[in-house]
Amino acid sequence: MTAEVLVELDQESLGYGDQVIIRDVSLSLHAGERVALLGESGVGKSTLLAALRQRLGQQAAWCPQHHGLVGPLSVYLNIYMGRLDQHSALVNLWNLARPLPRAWQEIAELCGPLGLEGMMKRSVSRLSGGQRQRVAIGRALHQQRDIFLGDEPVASVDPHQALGLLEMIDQRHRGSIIALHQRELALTHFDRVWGLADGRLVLDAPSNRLSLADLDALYPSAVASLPESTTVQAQEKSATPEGSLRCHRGRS
Ligand SMILES: Nc1ncnc2c1ncn2[C@@H]1O[C@H](COP(=O)(O)OP(=O)(O)OP(=O)(O)O)[C@@H](O)[C@H]1O
Repeated sequence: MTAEVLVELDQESLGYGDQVIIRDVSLSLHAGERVALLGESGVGKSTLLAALRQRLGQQAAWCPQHHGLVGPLSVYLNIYMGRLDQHSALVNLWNLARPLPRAWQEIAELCGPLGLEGMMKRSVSRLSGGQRQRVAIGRALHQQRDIFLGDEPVASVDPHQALGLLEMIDQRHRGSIIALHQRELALTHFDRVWGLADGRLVLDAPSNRLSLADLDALYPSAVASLPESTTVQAQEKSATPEGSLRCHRGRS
């Protein structure tokens, strides 16, 4: 039986006003699927996530690239903001002055595994980059939505922490789409990779059918600036007779 489709695009062009950034994109996220979204800076990852977020509405938890935290406010209040729309204005105002016991307890339970225990009263402006990133993830988890959309949510943490955070995200969502630049992580942790290049979705394949060389093809400028002998492509070129890059497309 095919898994339920959580969100899909069918030959759509995405952009801003008259400016098309990604052309004719068709894709679908299935229940239980974790998708890594890769591509060079400026290729359109945030644009695609914004379109999916619009499509999903209240079903999507959202962790933006620049966190969108309020520096002078505490870790507790920043995470609480994930569910601001679920309370009345009066309750939210009261919570600014005196934390609601139930919300405090729920957020404390999130802060433990996020590595933020003991920091709930600290203002976000006094946190490190990695700690801020974990607060932003905490706020998205606190939303308690079906599907997690993240724009480089693990860019500022070490690889071990990144894995722990991704596992927390997996446990709490039916599907996820996460933009990132860590190619190894895309292959080891995710079920599927979507790759953008030249204004198109050029890669849509299960991660277990891909190699680092396939992902290198999404970063032509980076590969071009390296000495040939140091690239994965170069190493694979010498190992494969055809020496060509493979670019997969389509569900399998
Ligand atoms: N609000 C906007 N209005 C017009 N153009 C935009 C807007 N936001 C982004 N763009 C343009 O769209 C293109 C894709 O940007 P986008 O932020 O989606 O790329 P990205 O892959 O997420 O980049 P990065 O990895 O650097 O975050 C860029 O050329 C950018 O200048």
